[in-house]
Amino acid sequence: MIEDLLEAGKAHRLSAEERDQLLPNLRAVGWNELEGRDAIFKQFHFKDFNRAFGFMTRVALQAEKLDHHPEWFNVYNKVHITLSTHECAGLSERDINLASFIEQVAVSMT
Ligand SMILES: C[C@H](O)[C@H](O)[C@H]1CNC2=NC(N)=NC(=O)C2=N1
Repeated sequence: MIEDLLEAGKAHRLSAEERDQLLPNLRAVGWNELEGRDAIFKQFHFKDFNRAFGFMTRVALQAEKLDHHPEWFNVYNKVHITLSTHECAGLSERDINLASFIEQVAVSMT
């Protein structure tokens, strides 16, 4: 149906079942759900600013490719990241995918 086609490109907020399935792996590596906002958060620590900024650069390029962008904060070797989908005002599969990519990059930078 046309409605399904129009829906296909849109982000939807994850259902309780989808969360049960998708979040445990991310929780296990330090991602947590925020209180008071439907988003996930993690703090990263690197050896120095160079590593932190290299990490951010790689994430930024992928974010552009995915057209899905992190909210983040950096001081020297620390990077705090919040992921949420503005389009659906909450967590969507896009956040899960970006978090998984971020984990791969972080592992390669530490
Ligand atoms: C116009 C553009 O596609 C949208 O604004 C994209 C850009 N990046 C985005 N990033 C995030 N985190 N959520 C969005 O809904 C979003 N939407």
